[in-house]
Amino acid sequence: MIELTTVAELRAHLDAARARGRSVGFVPTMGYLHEGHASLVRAAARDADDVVVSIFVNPLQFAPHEDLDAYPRDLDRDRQLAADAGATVLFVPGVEEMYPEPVATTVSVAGVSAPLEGESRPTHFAGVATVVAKLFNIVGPCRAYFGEKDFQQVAVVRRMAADLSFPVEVVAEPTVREDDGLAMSSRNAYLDDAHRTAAPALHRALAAGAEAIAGGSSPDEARAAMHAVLAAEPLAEVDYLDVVDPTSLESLQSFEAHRGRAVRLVGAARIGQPRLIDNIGATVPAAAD
Ligand SMILES: Nc1ncnc2c1ncn2[C@@H]1O[C@H](COP(=O)(O)OP(=O)(O)OP(=O)(O)O)[C@@H](O)[C@H]1O
Ligand SMILES: CC(C)(CO)[C@@H](O)C(=O)[O-]
Ligand code: BAL
Repeated sequence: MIELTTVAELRAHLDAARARGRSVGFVPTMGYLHEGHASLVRAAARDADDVVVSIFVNPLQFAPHEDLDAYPRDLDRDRQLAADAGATVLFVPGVEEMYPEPVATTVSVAGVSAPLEGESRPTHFAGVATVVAKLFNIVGPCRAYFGEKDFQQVAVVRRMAADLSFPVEVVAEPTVREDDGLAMSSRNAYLDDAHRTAAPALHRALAAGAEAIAGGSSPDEARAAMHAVLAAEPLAEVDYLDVVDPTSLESLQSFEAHRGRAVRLVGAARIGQPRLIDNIGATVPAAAD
């Protein structure tokens, strides 16, 4: 694995690789890598000859009150994990390299950015879309791998790549979980012991909602089932729990148009210091004859 820090070096390296007929897989990250990231790198390595992992804690996607300065970092460990999972290129640009001047151009994706995370973090997805657009332009034609743990982010990036005709195929990979169901996340490092014990309640709530849907519940009943689980966990403070259309992310009031089809249960909760997000899929039972 080689390590590059400038846009010019990465472009030159990948242009030369593609000229030799090599395909490129790309895994954008903010570092502090874990098994969830490793699963994306392994998926990319199965499909492509060269696998680029970027590590860049993007200031644009953090609101002023959020954890930009405290965001966990461990570049030595990240190098090892990325190489072991099959990365061939580690791209670690500094803020000066990515943003030599304050950006005047922002990419914002209307519609899918607005609900859920967008309500709690109104500037977040424009920051994500802007940096991902830059990274796609730097990396060039590739398949890019994202985790379903950030379900809304995948929807935003897919829509941006389609609307702006990026030569990038966006691939979503399943969420990797701890044994007790907690979705792996770099921010889990902020959990102290008591909150770490409480944290799987978010996944349990989503699972209870999915079970209710499988048993014929309405969207409101599924939401109530999720809230009941988190209400029993005093260390969890709910931000939202919802059942949404998996493409538009619109909150569902009825399952009539979704009989026999997939829906998504999504949730966010503050559990101690970190605000954790998670989601799972469910299929609405087909209408009885
Ligand atoms: N548990 C996971 N399973 C699969 N993919 C994941 C998982 N956690 C993160 N990813 C994906 O890894 C990519 C990089 O994410 P990022 O570096 O922000 O990690 P993170 O653990 O989500 O961090 P944070 O805790 O800040 O949300 C994203 O596409 C994200 O969806
Ligand atoms: C996609 C991403 C690397 C953009 O900064 C980030 O939002 C993340 O790590 O999910
Ligand atoms: N994985 C999402 C990145 C963020 O919360 O900023």
